Amino acid sequence: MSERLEDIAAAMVADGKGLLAADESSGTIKKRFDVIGVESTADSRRDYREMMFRAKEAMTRYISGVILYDETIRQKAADGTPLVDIIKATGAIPGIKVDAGAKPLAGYPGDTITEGLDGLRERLADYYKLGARFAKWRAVIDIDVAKGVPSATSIGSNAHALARYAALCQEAGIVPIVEPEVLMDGAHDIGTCYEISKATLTKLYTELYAARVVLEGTILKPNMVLAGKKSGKTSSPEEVAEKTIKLFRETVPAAIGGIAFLSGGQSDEEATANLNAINAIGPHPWKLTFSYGRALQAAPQKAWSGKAANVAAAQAAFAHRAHMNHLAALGKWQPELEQAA
Ligand SMILES: O=P(O)(O)OC[C@H]1O[C@](O)(COP(=O)(O)O)[C@@H](O)[C@@H]1O
Repeated sequence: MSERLEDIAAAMVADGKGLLAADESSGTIKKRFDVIGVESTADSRRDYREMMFRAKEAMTRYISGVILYDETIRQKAADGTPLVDIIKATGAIPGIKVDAGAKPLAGYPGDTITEGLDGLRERLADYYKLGARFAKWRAVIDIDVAKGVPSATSIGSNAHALARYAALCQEAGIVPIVEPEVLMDGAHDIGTCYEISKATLTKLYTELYAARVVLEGTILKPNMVLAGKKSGKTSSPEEVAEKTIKLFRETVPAAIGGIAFLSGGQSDEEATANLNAINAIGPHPWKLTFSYGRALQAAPQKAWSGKAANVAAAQAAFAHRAHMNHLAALGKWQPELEQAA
């Protein structure tokens, strides 16, 4: 396939296809495995991810790319085939998480800054050789209005880091996914999420512009505009769609390669219904699809539960969620389709 950044970005958001975020760091995947009673070892993580990458129907029809973790991009399947080759054989593009995680921001209790810029040029060259054609960096913006979180310093520092990361990726021939995640964990209402997301995206695109990042060769991985989990309120898909699109029209250049949402702790069906509602009110200036971690994997994880005998059932569960999100990316999903499964 073409190696031009804008072509890779376009392939990542090809009609009805989206990204599988399988880049959980060791700490995060351990938390997920604890829930299904599986010990997290290099082999169990490999077996689990190999199960998904070999899910032919899901991978070939609905998945445009897979975000990997450093361990996974170097791992071989049980039969010795590199996992990257298994992904490529399905037609999906391998990608890599390159940030080193969100750390407390000095002087600003409650705020974080994502680290990982030191040595990034060399690491990107290595990942390119290993087959990665896109990368991902996640900035984490929490909301706690009473405590002044997030601060303008946190929004600014994270946007600056994202821009430096994106410029380095493009220099290495790798498409940067820029992910400024405004968390849905707080007690805030949907209007506050909108305001904080607006400040975050405005700053992000100012910094990307200043860093001379070519927008056509980037993908945005944003949160949807939602009420915080602890607010006790659920926003309807129509409200989420209306506010999310209003936000993007105000802040996100039409030139970018595309938009692939994170799921951020929404239930599987909520993440699908919201993506569908967003696309149903189109046409929009950008393609809008999924880059889900939890909302694609919760069902197959449960079905798998660490047992080889469950691989086919887990792959079927993955295919179902990927299919539902494929339809949502086209604005053609309907709730009845969930029951039909
Ligand atoms: O905290 P970690 O381990 O870096 O990973 C956080 C996860 O958040 C994501 O960015 C989005 O995942 P969700 O869709 O589950 O919110 C994933 O790509 C990543 O695995």
